[in-house]
Amino acid sequence: MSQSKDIQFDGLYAHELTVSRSEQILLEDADLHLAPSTITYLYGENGAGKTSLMRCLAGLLPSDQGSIYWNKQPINHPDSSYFQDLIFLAHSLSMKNELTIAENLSFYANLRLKGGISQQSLSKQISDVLLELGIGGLENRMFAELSAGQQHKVALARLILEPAKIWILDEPFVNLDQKTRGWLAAKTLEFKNNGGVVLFTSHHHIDELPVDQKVGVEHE
Ligand SMILES: Nc1ncnc2c1ncn2[C@@H]1O[C@H](COP(=O)(O)OP(=O)(O)OP(=O)(O)O)[C@@H](O)[C@H]1O
Repeated sequence: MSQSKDIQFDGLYAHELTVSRSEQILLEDADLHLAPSTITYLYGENGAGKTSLMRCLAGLLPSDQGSIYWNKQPINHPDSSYFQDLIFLAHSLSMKNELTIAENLSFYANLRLKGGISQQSLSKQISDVLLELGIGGLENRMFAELSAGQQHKVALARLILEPAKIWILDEPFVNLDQKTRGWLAAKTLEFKNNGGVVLFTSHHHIDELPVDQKVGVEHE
């Protein structure tokens, strides 16, 4: 990642990004700007490279070339708050099967809040958000024992429990019932209206969620 030049863009800015997998170039010299208070919809066919781009923006996959800036600073700069500000919800959900729902959510919340909340308050917040999501009372169930949709809801609870400034969401609407789709769309809009940056993928149009920008990743 190159050192900071005169970057003018707030939010997330990727400059001349080249991303490849298995020697296949998915994205070449691409510029992408995700401004504060915007929702960006990332679209493309299966295998086009959406997840790869998101993983790259989340710092999990190295780019071949290019630079990524968060509020004008390279994301891997020691002073950057990027990884503290980012929630990346991967398609895989990144939850431990052998932990309960409450344990999984507490683990992530404690990482980000760094002890800034009492465990009692956190437990209450977890119960409240699970209730909101229609899975109230399942706090002590093992993650592995839930349905696909219920597991997905647990991952979404992170968006409420953890303060963040940017959400990168890989297919966040998949497996959700209509009520929860509406809930997620409303929370996403609220986050955007509070200055948040949102990037999400979906294979289906989400009627409930107006977007500010559409970005396509396409096969050659
Ligand atoms: N772990 C991996 N190792 C090697 N190649 C990979 C890996 N993951 C994905 N790829 C390849 O990278 C390309 C892009 O995959 P990616 O998952 O980014 O696409 P996508 O647009 O998210 O697809 P989908 O809509 O099916 O989720 C594909 O050709 C895929 O085979």
